[in-house]
Amino acid sequence: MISPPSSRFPDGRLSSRLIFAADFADVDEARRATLALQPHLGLVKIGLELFVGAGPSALSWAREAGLPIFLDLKLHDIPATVERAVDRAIALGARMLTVHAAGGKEMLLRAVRCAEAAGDTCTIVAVTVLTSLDDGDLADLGVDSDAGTQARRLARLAFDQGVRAFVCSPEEVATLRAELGPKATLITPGVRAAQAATRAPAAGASSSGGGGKDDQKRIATAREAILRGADYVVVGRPIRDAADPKAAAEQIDRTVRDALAEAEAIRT
Ligand SMILES: O=c1ccn([C@@H]2O[C@H](COP(=O)(O)O)[C@@H](O)[C@H]2O)c(=O)[nH]1
Repeated sequence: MISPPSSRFPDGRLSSRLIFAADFADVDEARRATLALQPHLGLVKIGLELFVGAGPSALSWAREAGLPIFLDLKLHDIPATVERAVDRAIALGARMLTVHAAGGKEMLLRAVRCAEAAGDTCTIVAVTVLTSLDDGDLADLGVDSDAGTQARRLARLAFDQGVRAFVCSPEEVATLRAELGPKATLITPGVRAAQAATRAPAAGASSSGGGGKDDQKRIATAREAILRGADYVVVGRPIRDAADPKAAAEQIDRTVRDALAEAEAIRT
């Protein structure tokens, strides 16, 4: 078992630092696929597709299986609405819950306070800059900074409101670690096999089972993410769409464990 990186993470110990993104349309499919991978997973991430399709029952199977739930709803609304939604998500059993850092100071503060008032069983996770965006996309949105600078700015804003867990791309993990210190928990989607960086997705391709980037723009391998300072990696399609999902999960879990040991050896 591996100790979680942050004292704020509610579980005492975790079996893995791999978070599987259970992006399925159907609860039964999500349950079947995820439970087959369970020995290799730390948490299951339930996101918009499953939650919008199935509502609260999207979480019940994972709760019953004792698999900690990362509820990735990326809340972004006025502070009162987000606060009330956080309260409902905690009641459903979310152990980690995402909000957009761009929702601003008061929204972030009220999300954190709500989680504390509910007994600190759920960690609020601030999403900085989506891994599907690059500097050009940010310019289109009127953001005058590169993705790394913007991610650091948003992470600092959230940290100052009491948030201690962050989603960022593997590209800015080192920057955020330097900015926020060892107490921050850094979670990185955008994880792909080494060849993905150079392989353009086929037209209309929707799966990275073949090792492509899909719609992700700021990516790295699981090993790179961990060596740069990530605490968790989030992986969806490279496992879900692999010819052998169990083997894919096992391999990524092993890579993460080896990289954590390598990082520890470098530190000591
Ligand atoms: O910036 C972000 C925030 C969240 N995600 C989520 O992570 C997974 C990644 O799935 P892959 O199939 O491995 O690309 C997905 O559920 C996203 O909603 C993200 O990718 N980037």
